Amino acid sequence: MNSSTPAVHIDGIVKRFGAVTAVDGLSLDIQAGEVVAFLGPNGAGKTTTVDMVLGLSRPTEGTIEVFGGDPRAAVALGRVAAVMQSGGLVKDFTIRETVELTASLFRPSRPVDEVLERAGILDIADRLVGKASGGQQQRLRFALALTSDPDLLILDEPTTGMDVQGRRDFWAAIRSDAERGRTTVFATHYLDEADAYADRIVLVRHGKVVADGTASEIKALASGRTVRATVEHVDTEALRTVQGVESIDVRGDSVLVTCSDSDAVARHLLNHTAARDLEIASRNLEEAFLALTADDVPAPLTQGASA
Ligand SMILES: Nc1ncnc2c1ncn2[C@@H]1O[C@H](COP(=O)(O)OP(=O)(O)OP(=O)(O)O)[C@@H](O)[C@H]1O
Repeated sequence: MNSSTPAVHIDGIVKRFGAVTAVDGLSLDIQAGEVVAFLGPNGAGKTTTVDMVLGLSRPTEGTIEVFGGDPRAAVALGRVAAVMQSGGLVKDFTIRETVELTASLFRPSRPVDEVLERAGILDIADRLVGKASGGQQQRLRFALALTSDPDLLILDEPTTGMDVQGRRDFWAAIRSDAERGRTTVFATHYLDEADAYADRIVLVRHGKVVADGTASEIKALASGRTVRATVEHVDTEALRTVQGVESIDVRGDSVLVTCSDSDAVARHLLNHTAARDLEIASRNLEEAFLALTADDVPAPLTQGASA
């Protein structure tokens, strides 16, 4: 591998399970040191893709390379590790014994205490796994993934069950390792985590990449604003004729308008109705996510930010 070889190279992969096409022509290159969030609605094909990157299954069509070779070879060399959502822990072992056992599988491995410290569980290392809380068990899975000092870390919903401090510590550890060149790919349903900690967001829908870029590029793709106001008995027919109005949602005496021209909507509301308390907001990542992954989304919206 030379310095230009991507950590992960995915070219036109398709994965079918009988009549179900879980991944449908997905292509993606991830460079060494990138922290990439993999987002998409339930059933989009994220786990199926991650399984193929980990060499747990093979694509029906297309190519996947990890560090320029077969994913299984990279896994066998300890260059790839994963933190999955559940399973894999023995309740009757202590936290330290669990990490020691995993470390014994790798030569060389990182010192056990260093890994426990990194995952924030050194102080509870002698506790039985069965007595550890859900968040502490999730930290233990993180510690296990660090023992081989992998070049590529794959995380599926890594912070599920962690408290606010746990999530902060976790992401601080991920970021500082990324600065030293570790590539990290994580699937999450916490959009704020993707927004705050990923260099790049890959949005997947129906087994395809529908948007790929920084958080701000993804938000810009789903351009549009919302105008909210307090107004009694608003004439929605008149409002609908205002330039750029996409949707109108009336709840009691509050109206929410999604539109591409918020100035025109604000002007209409202020000049032609008794609207007050006007608020204009850009879409946040959650709204962009919903707009870009909705089933009726028009094709042009899903092309843009591809890197
Ligand atoms: N072994 C399998 N046999 C049949 N269908 C499968 C199998 N594995 C996955 N699928 C289907 O493939 C599609 C993609 O599933 P996948 O688990 O990859 O989605 P996901 O994006 O990870 O979803 P989630 O956010 O819910 O975890 C789904 O429709 C799922 O039902």
